[in-house]
Amino acid sequence: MAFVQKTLFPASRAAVRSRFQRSALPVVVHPFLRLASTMAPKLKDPSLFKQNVCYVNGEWVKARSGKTFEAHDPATGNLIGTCPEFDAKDTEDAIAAAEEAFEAFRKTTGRERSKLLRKWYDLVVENADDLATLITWENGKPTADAKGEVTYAANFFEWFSEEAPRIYGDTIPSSIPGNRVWTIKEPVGVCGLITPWNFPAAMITRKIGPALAVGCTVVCKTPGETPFTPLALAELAHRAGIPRGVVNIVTASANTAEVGEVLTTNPTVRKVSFTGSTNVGKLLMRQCSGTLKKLSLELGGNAPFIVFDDADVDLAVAGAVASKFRSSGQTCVCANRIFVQRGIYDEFAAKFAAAVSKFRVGNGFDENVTHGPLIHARAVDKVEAHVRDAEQKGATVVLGGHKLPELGPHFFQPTVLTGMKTDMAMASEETFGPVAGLFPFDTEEEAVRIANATPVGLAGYFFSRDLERVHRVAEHLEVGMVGVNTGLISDPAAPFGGVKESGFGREGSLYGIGEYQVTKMVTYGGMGKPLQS
Ligand SMILES: NC(=O)c1ccc[n+]([C@@H]2O[C@H](COP(=O)([O-])OP(=O)(O)OC[C@H]3O[C@@H](n4cnc5c(N)ncnc54)[C@H](O)[C@@H]3O)[C@@H](O)[C@H]2O)c1
Ligand SMILES: O=CCCC(=O)O
Repeated sequence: MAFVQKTLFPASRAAVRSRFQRSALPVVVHPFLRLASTMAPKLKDPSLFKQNVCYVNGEWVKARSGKTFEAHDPATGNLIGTCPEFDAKDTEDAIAAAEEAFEAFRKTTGRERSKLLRKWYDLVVENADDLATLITWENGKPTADAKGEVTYAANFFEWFSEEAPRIYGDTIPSSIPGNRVWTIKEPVGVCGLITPWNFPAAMITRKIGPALAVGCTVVCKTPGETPFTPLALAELAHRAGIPRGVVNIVTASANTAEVGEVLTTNPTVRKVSFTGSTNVGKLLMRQCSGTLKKLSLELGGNAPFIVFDDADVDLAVAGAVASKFRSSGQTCVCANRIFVQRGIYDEFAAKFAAAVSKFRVGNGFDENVTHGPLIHARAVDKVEAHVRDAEQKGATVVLGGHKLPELGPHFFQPTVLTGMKTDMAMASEETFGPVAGLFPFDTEEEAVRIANATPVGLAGYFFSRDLERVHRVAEHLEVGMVGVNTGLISDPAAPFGGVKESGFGREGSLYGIGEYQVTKMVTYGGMGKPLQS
């Protein structure tokens, strides 16, 4: 199937050039940007593109109301397609399907579930190009990044397919003579999963992988911005032979709160796992309290990225670029505040800005584009507000600093600011965009104190070659994940999650399994008698 797109946001190279001349500042001048493209994405297997249907009880169904919502390409603004606007009743149907399926699925062996997940993994890998196309289309990230996300997403299925047959209970020495104590790890039950748009595939597989590995069934509400990648994953689940009702994928946009309320209050749902903003996470936690569901919250971050004088500056620059600008700054673990010790501040700032100046911004489908659009206009407005706030409070815009309306309303220049101070909005709020602010600091104690001066604690990074400092600082950072001399920490084998208002629970790794289990203890009395003669 060919998808013909006409750009709604025509651009001219001259307009882009003049925009850059207005905004480029002293250290380095941005080279030329890539223009938004009218290129039409094509799928090798068009049947992966599911419109107007959700996947419930092994079937493709419409919303009972017949209502749909539109999803748009963030690069061009063009309509991608329409999806069912599920409501409370539709969601209850999906929960009922998951409940019915749970009875049989919980009794399958780990080896059987492993094979199902492995088959799904194989299909994701086989269809990686199409999944990447869908991700770029609806999320905007460049094709290379989208392919990277598909690999990352698939790896959660692979990892948890390998964990499924290795779910062990414990034997526990009792303190009461004659008693024998052991534990059984059981699936918690039907799980409600709610995921964000910034990783349309990986945030879902990171939840479904462990849920299925232990024998749970799921109802997953996709983000309104990026419903088509999850629906393609559902089609692959079907082809993999995942039993009906085990995986249910529902879509909603205007009805998001209504669907969320059902998932968090319906007593059949025994576990909710949410990835998204801290504010929504708090709301869902309140809603879950009525039925005391098991809960995992993967929420917002405000990651500190500290570069000490003893760091390898080039390595730190590469790490900061990778961490800050991944998905155009739209990941929860992106560096949000870059602290650079005064002795290397100028060198770091110059090298960092030079590296950022090499980016090519544009439509993610365009060859050579390194950074795509932001997800929507609200995101762009927030980024701009953060830059203007910093500027007004004395920061210097070294590179970028402006919207790129010539490319479309969702594009923003990769931006570097120096002279950042802690009273600026960027110090306390997650920017979630392509803006890097460099804060100078003098001592290790000061850096750690400022890094921790935030209510959230997801990821933190630092660069140092001093072994004692590495241990000291890693131990003092109030975060759930620390990157030392690297800006990339995501790995299905490693526990992902936060502390403080970044939430609780861990995804990926051995620890990700426990989030979908309950531990049942069995005490067997009268077992201490002597051998019978
Ligand atoms: N910790 C992590 O692992 C992680 C990963 C990705 C994103 N995030 C965070 O997510 C935020 C960005 O994503 P976002 O803007 O889409 O967040 P968001 O909280 O607005 O939305 C996340 C998901 O929740 C849904 N949602 C929104 N309101 C809801 C409600 N009342 N009931 C049920 N569902 C509801 C959305 O439709 C979406 O599917 C950032 O703060 C980022 O740091 C965290
Ligand atoms: O945006 C949050 C998730 C990013 C990741 O898993 O690396």
